[in-house]
Amino acid sequence: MSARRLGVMGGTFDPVHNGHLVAASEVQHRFGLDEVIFVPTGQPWQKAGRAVSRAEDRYLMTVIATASNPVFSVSRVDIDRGGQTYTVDTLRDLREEYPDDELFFITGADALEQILTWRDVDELFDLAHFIGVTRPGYQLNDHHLPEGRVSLVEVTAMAISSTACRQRVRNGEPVWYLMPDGVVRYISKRKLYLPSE
Ligand SMILES: Nc1ncnc2c1ncn2[C@@H]1O[C@H](COP(=O)(O)OP(=O)(O)OP(=O)(O)O)[C@@H](O)[C@H]1O
Ligand SMILES: O=C(O)c1ccc[n+]([C@@H]2O[C@H](COP(=O)([O-])O)[C@@H](O)[C@H]2O)c1
Repeated sequence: MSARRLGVMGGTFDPVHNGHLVAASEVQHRFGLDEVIFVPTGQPWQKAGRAVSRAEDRYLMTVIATASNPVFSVSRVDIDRGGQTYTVDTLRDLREEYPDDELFFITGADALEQILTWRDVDELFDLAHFIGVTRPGYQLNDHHLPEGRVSLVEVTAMAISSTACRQRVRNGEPVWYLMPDGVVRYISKRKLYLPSE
């Protein structure tokens, strides 16, 4: 079998929303990717200042959100490794699982801006090609990054963040149409993001 082109969409996904899904779908089409693997983090070390929802809830919401798309899948590598998540470990594990395939790591403009602060950043660019996507409110550029290792892509602007979604649920405001219906129902069923009593 010839090498497949695998997209890797890493995120905290607390919760997953349509901004993530549109970015992944458009990159999949643009780069002719065979599959996009969503990888919910274990503990995201750069979000240490706030409580992140249980990994199993974030994982299940990601499964629900991606289930209807035949080229989307979800990996547990970061959750099952446990502890803090570093993308270098994610990519090393996926390299081992898919030794013959080409990896494309997808990040929004905000994450790409911070990438030089990530662990073992030099190794990162050998493990995967990086694809930075536009995100409302952030500048997308690769001036600080190694030449030829990063592609920049404009995607449909979705002014949605997980922070805003959590805030809306806390305030009793609707989140319908900001994320797939099944994720809205899961949040309600599990009573996520409500003010603590
Ligand atoms: N609306 C969006 N458009 C494009 N990319 C996005 C969008 N939202 C998130 N991303 C990208 O998806 C990846 C995972 O994002 P993450 O799970 O942290 O969501 P978030 O909305 O940024 O969360 P939070 O508000 O909690 O920081 C990151 O690379 C991020 O840049
Ligand atoms: O490897 C790192 O040091 C690192 C630091 C911050 C973020 N990341 C990864 O970037 C992706 C988006 O992270 P976040 O925190 O914006 O949800 C996710 O896959 C994280 O594991 C990775």
